[in-house]
Amino acid sequence: MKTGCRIVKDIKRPEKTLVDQFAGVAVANLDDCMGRMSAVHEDIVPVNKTRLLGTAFTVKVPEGDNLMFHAAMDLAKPGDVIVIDAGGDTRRSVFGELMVTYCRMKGIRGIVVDGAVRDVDAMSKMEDFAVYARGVTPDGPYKNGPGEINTTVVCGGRVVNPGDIVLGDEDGVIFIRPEEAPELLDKVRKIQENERKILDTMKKEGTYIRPWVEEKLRALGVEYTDYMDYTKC
Ligand SMILES: O=C([O-])CC(=O)C(=O)O
Ligand SMILES: [Mg+2]
Repeated sequence: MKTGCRIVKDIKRPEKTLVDQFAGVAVANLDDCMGRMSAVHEDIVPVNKTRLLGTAFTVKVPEGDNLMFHAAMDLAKPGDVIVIDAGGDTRRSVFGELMVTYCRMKGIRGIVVDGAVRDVDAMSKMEDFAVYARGVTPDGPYKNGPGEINTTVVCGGRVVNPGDIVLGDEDGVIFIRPEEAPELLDKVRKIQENERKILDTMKKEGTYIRPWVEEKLRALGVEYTDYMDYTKC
């Protein structure tokens, strides 16, 4: 295949019943199950407050060019999330209101771009279509290519394969390998349940029980002092 200029027209998508089980799961809780180091980097931020859930349909474009994204919009299917690797460049936007409106009409759930967008006023008002981006600039995209569709890409410092489950909320975005999804769901449900219990106890008893804090301090051999005279430091 022609690296840098290739289109994979269709992909294997996970069962919708599997994807749907992530609805309402917090990205932070899921990231806790994935080493606390698996969400996209902090500079990929939500343009609106819409939650995101779907399967990755990946696009790789040269900085500031959207030819392959135009081609991808026609190939993507309802339930997909378009994940664009624009090389992290924010000097030129990769899409705006027109492309977002078309994607939304096609049942695409949202777009995550490691690059910039424009027309954010319109996007910020969309309640059923999520957009995440690294930057905003009115300078628009060229349309010359090359690029790739449905190959492995990098977005926000994370590797994304076509068909990965994409979950996004106000904290950020995370990509889930479908084969790991059932185990992650078990783990994240336990975390959610545990956090609910902690919050209940906090509200009822005003306590936040964390025996590990004392244990770690002891292991560190921390020195306690009742009072310090800072004028003598
Ligand atoms: O002009 C473009 O290619 C991007 C754009 O602003 C839009 O999609 O509205
Ligand atoms: Mg526009």
